[in-house]
Amino acid sequence: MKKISLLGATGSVGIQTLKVVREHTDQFSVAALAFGKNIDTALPLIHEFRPKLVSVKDKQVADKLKIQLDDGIRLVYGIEGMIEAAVFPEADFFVNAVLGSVGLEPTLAAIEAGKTIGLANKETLVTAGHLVMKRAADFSVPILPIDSEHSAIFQSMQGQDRSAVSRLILTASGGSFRDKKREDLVDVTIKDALNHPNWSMGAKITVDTATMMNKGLEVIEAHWLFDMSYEKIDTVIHRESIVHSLVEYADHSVIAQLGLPSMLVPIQYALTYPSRLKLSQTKPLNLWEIGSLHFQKVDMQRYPSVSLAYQAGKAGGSMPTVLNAANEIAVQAFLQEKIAFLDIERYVERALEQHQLIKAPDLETIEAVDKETRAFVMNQIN
Ligand SMILES: NC(=O)C1=CN([C@@H]2O[C@H](COP(=O)(O)OP(=O)(O)OC[C@H]3O[C@@H](n4cnc5c(N)ncnc54)[C@H](OP(=O)(O)O)[C@@H]3O)[C@@H](O)[C@H]2O)C=CC1
Ligand SMILES: CC(=O)[C@@H](O)[C@H](O)COP(=O)(O)O
Ligand SMILES: [Mn+2]
Repeated sequence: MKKISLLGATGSVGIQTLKVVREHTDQFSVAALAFGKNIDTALPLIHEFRPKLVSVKDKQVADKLKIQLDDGIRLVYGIEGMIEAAVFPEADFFVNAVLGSVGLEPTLAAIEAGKTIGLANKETLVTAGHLVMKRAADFSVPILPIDSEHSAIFQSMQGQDRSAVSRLILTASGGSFRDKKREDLVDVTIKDALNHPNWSMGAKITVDTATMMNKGLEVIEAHWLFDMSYEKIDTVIHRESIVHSLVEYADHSVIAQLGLPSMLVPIQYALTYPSRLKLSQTKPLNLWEIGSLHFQKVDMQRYPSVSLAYQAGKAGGSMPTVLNAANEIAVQAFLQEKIAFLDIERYVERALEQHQLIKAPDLETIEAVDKETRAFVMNQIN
């Protein structure tokens, strides 16, 4: 029985994680559950999965929830609450499906507490990949990818000679605006941006897929997870999202993982690794029904966010922290109708331009840079 501590339980990945748990109640249980402020979604989940610890975003949410919770459930809040959930002694597996770089400290704490990590929260690795991977190595803690591309790469490396990997190829759907030219993006709406062609996900990541910053973040995530140089990480647009990513080896053999788009598969694989379990909620892939698969080079002029992410990743140090923080604020502002879609990458670019690179930043520096960048972008927007 794996006892799970889950951050982001009310979100897209969180809810799908609980669907996997629900299918295998003989294998998994939920020891701790954290969410932000969506009590309506969380309450039935708390009643169903009966965690011993619940963490929420702040005291206000905690006060509202307290009167509706059964005795015997410990209720905590804020970043300290998330950390308490991450290190909860009765859990042995930590799933980080919270949104944003707020997931960094709980991840570091879970590693120190020796929990196996299932990582969906890509911002954690983008903002401080060097700290996370070093701590995971120091504490011999496995970080199992949940992001679909990284799970595909991880699956395509099983049983292979890791030293013979010559290239990682991340697939990208191209997002909601893939059939539009850049000049047609001037007045696109939030509703348009949230209309992803293949995946149903939270709002922030769906906007990231439309700018393709998501792929940029994933390039940096892949760099850290698989210890690959940026020169050996490629991206390709693949409209159907059937090939979830590919690994090329020294002999030019390419191994990929395929399946109909569903996050249930990478979530379950992280939870059951190295075994596999039945997953009745997904459908088999019949390629004759798909017909054809398409692949197209990523045009960096059309998707400047991908280029910005490569630049920030290659510069290293504090630059990816700036990239991530600026993007989080700019996407939030777009979702609040404060800025236009094309402004997102403009603010990110400006934040990167004004930042003086700090090499090998420690946690305190990362948090300071994250905070300063958020303030810089907010000021620019206001
Ligand atoms: N969705 C997907 O298919 C995929 C997502 N990912 C990554 O997984 C992560 C989660 O994405 P997704 O599930 O789409 O996001 P959602 O927006 O759907 O969910 C976010 C979750 O985080 C919680 N949350 C947000 N801020 C806080 C906070 N300050 N304190 C505590 N909880 C908080 C939300 O709580 P509440 O809503 O209650 O406020 C919610 O439970 C992201 O990093 C994303 O990039 C990666 C691959 C695929
Ligand atoms: C499901 C998942 O892993 C997302 O991060 C996905 O990558 C979004 O799709 P595209 O980035 O391919 O548009
Ligand atoms: Mn992904």
